[in-house]
Amino acid sequence: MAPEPLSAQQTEDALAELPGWSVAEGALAREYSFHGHLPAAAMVIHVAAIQEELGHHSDQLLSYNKLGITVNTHSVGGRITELDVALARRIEEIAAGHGVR
Ligand SMILES: C[C@H](O)[C@H](O)[C@H]1CNC2=NC(N)=NC(=O)C2=N1
Repeated sequence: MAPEPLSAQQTEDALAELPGWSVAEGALAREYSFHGHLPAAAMVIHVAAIQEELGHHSDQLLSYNKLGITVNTHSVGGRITELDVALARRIEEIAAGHGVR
């Protein structure tokens, strides 16, 4: 069954629990900074593994020491759903372990 898009209030409540995340162009978004390229690249792979586990996938934009992550739910026309929030929470859980600055 397709997930329901979150209301504006539900999105705001979710963001309150996700410091550093915002809504950008209709997606949940966050940029992480690292101490170099390899830690940033390692984070990409770790996020990819979580995404395969959840069956839900963000767009990850890797640059030298930064990783931009945006996620919305394609199956409901690119709206934000609980699936996006769940992925963002999981990403937050691993970020410190990757030496995010
Ligand atoms: C079949 C598979 O579970 C779906 O195509 C999943 C894959 N990953 C996905 N990721 C995102 N962000 N939105 C989706 O609707 C989506 N659908």
